[in-house]
Amino acid sequence: MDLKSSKPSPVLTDPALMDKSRLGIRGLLPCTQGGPSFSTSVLAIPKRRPVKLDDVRSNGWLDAMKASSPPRKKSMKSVNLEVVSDDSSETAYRSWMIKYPSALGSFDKIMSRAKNSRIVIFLDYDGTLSPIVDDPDRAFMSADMRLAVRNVAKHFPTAIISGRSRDKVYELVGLTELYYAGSHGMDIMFPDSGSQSINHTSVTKSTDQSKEVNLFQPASEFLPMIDEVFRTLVENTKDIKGAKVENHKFCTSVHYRNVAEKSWPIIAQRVHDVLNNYPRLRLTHGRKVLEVRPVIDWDKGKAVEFLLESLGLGDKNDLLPIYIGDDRTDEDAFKVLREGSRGYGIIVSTVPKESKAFFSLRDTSEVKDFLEALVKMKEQKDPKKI
Ligand SMILES: O=P(O)(O)OC[C@H]1O[C@H](O[C@H]2O[C@H](CO)[C@@H](O)[C@H](O)[C@H]2O)[C@H](O)[C@@H](O)[C@@H]1O
Repeated sequence: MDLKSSKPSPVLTDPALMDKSRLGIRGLLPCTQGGPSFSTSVLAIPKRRPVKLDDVRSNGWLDAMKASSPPRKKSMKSVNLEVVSDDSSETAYRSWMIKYPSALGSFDKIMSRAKNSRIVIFLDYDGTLSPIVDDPDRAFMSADMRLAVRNVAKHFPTAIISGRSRDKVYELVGLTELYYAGSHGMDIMFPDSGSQSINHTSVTKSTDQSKEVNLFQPASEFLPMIDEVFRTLVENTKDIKGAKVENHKFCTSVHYRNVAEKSWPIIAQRVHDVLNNYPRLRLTHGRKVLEVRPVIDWDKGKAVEFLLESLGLGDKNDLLPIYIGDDRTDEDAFKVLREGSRGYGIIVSTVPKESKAFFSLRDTSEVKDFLEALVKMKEQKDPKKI
């Protein structure tokens, strides 16, 4: 990615992204060539259409929704946590770990690769730093986790790349030592230093706590459209018990975690019908959440590349980026690191799942252990810098 030349916003160019069946969106139209611009006529308020459940059944949305998060087989004391634990699932997990070994068990191996390299840490938020809970507004990270992240950031450049809005994830994490990317990487704040060479049309200057910072917002033209769709989705799902819609500025999420499974086809169809009126938006699936985002060629993988470049690390060979995440959207980042063996993806999962990651961690508690191990290793190696 050449960030040094002035470029228009990243419009959809990847033919795979135009594959309607993969996106599960009927009627997806190609973008215009010149970037994600739209006129106010495109923003016309969509009308609620009659429910035709065949749409969401035939396009695979429902299957994807059912597969989107591990089932709860056995509840523990903390009933809000997703837990899967019985003998057969443990056996399946152990054999899955042959392909995705534990990052804790492989710590020495990872460190030997990092010997002459600078480690850069990328972290997802939900399911990685905070456990998955029923209420997205209560997805807090523990004090121990916050300390571990703060210590990691003292020693290694560290960024959080979340599907939430940048403001929201900053509010939840509360650490100034990190770099933050919200809306699946469509809203990146990066420091003024080290980024002088970046001349990109989607970069604007801003101030944050009286410091001059840069903002990279490749989907900024979609802001009114996302806001409108958010309001429409709130209105069109308000009668579905348990449905929750979140506005993440450059994308919006429709949660169905607390919706009875019998109503999943209804919520899916409502989202589908709204999207039918917005051909320049697409749908991706997260953990019991339908995520609506602009059809631009940008994802968490691109955000990793952008952050490395903006931190002045893009052309360094002695670099070991490590990305820890749990969700499908993190796969784009795992893929970028796997390609050309640039670094390591670590998938956080209690159940076996196919991934582009190299290693695995079982849950947020293991993520914390891994971060603490990184800090310990660094402090033993270089005690003067503590
Ligand atoms: O990229 P992330 O930081 O992992 O954000 C992805 C989504 O995370 C949140 O939803 C998920 O976590 C919730 C709290 O544990 C849970 O209730 C929900 O079912 C999960 O999908 C967030 O609320 C979403 O908007 C993000 O897109």
